[in-house]
Formats: sequence, C-alpha cells, structure tokens
Amino acid sequence: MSQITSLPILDLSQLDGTAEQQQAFLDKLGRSARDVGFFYLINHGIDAELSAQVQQLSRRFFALSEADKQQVAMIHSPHFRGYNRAGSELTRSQPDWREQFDVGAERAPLPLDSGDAGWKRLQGPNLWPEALPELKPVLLAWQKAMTTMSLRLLRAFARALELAPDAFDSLYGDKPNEHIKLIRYPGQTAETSSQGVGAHKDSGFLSFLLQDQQRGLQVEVAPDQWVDALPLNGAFVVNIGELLELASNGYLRATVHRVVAPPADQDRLSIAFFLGAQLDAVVPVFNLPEPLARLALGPASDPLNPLLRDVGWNYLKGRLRSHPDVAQRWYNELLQQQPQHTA
Ligand SMILES: O=C(O)CCC(=O)C(=O)O
Ligand SMILES: [Fe+2]
Repeated sequence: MSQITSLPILDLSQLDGTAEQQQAFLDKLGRSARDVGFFYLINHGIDAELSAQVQQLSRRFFALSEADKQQVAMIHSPHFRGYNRAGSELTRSQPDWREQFDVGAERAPLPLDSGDAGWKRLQGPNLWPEALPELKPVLLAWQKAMTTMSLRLLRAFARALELAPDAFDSLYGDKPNEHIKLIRYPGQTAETSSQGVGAHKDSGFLSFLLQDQQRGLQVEVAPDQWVDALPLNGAFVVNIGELLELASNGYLRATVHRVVAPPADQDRLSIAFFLGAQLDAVVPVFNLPEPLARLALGPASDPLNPLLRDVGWNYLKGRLRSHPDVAQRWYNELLQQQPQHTA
C-alpha cells in the first residue's frame, strides 16, 4: 500500500536559480521520478498562449466533418501519422474509446533498400487537414518549443542520476523522436466501455500531457492502487517512459497509467508530447554511482511487452500493435516474417 495520494509538483524555473535551488530541483526530480514516475511540471517556459492555441485548434480539428478527418486518416500513412476514430486503437488488445491525431517530426522519408530494417519507414512527413490550414504551423511551433524544453529536462535527469549532463545526448542526436498526439475522449455511452485508454507504460524517454479541465487520467502508484492526476492549470503532467527505465537499469520507473472515459455528454481533451530517442540508437545501461546502482532493480520484464534496446524496433513494435490496420496495409511483409512483432 502506498501513501501517495497526489502527484508531486516540480518547478523548472529553479534550474535557472542559485546552485542550491538547482540542487533542490534535481533532488526532488530524482525522488519523484523514482517513487512515483509521474509529476506536475510548472514554470516550464512554454508560452501559455501557444499552448492555448494548440488546445483551441485541436477542438476545431475534432469538430471537423468525418470526411475532413478521413482525408488525414492514419491508414494513408506508412509513418503512422494522422487521424484515428474512437475504438480503432488497441491497448492490451482492447479498443480505446478516444479519437486522436498523431504528428511526428516533419522529416523526409529515408531512402529504402529492400533489405532495410522495417523501422526505417517510420520517418516521413505528417498528414495535414486541408480544412484546417492553421493547424500545421501552430503544432510545429509547439513541437519545437516542447522539444527544447524536454531535452533540458532530460539533461536534468542525467544530473539527478549523477551522470554527465550530456550523458543521454547521443541517444537523440539531431533527430529526437518528437511525437505529438491530440486526443479527444468522448463521454461514455451504454454501448462503450469506460476504457479511454487502457493501462500502459509509455515507450520513450519522457511524456508531457497538457490536460483540459476534465479529470480521467489515473496513475498506478502501487499494484492496483490508482491516484487521479487531476488537471492543474498551467502545468504539464510529466511521466517517465521505458527508455529511461532501461537506461537507468530500472532505477527510474516507467509508471503504468490509464484514462477513464468521461461521463456521458462530456468529453476530455488531452494533448500529449512524447520525447523519444533517435530511431537508430541502441540504449545502453548507464553506470550509476554505487548508492543509486544498489537500488536499481533492473527494468521490469513483462512478457506481453518485451522491451527492446533497439529504439527503432521498440517504437515500431508499439505502433504495429496499437494500429493493426495500418500495420496490415504498410508492414504486411514484416508481420509475416516476424510474427513476434504483432503479439
Ligand atoms: O489522455 C491522457 O492524458 C493520457 C494519454 C496517454 O497516456 C497516452 O496516450 O499514452
Ligand atoms: Fe500514456
């Protein structure tokens, strides 16, 4: 039984302060990341006006006609970008009751040879809705700001683990995985389950959630003990992904979380930003100083979700499992060769 009843609050502006303030931030970061794996981040420097614009445009996107949303349906994208209607994504084989729009780094596809690794197809352009041209510049501006801020936090994590501040730099290089997901959870109806998104861990380094006023996000602080991550104005909810769990040999926790669908006639909007490593990186185990290393239990092993140190394969594994229709259309050859990737 855990005593934790709410998430800790971290103030990123302390990193601009005196040596004592910086150390206080790093201590609290290390503790929060280890004990809960989830916290609120305030004074993060992301322009509130820009985040509000992202929220307003997301609402307008989800209010577009079905035909306009289908113009950017993910099934058209070998790079797993675009729109999915509620019920089409699976978590632990169960449909999630949420509609969503996925945006990644806006990069040209990699040139492909026939024998190339399947994950090389993940890089490529986004799909953008013709009916909402303002969405692209605003989301790309927010993505850039979020990448800068999150890399700063990742360097603070390295310091909190008593590693060199640039210890993780080569894992993301100049091509970090910058994945935005606009998410709308419709209210529950008699026909739908309460699974907004089923219990899961995130796969990357760090995840940031910009919530609206509607509750629903829950964090598993101890086996089967769930704490609400209630919306906190101006804050991001931050959590640790599997890459940091792997890199710290399990010293840091990628904590399980889920979203319960809102009541009937209400909805919930959440904007997620996932910071991941470069697709061609391989995650080493970093040598932590002895007092920390003694507390590292090794990364959790879950037979339903084996962790792969090869970043591209680990990311592709998650995408194939979450979006079987896209997998079937664009990765059919791979599914037949390597059925373990579809488990
Ligand atoms: O909707 C949220 O706030 C959380 C979403 C989430 O956990 C995810 O998409 O990985
Ligand atoms: Fe998540």
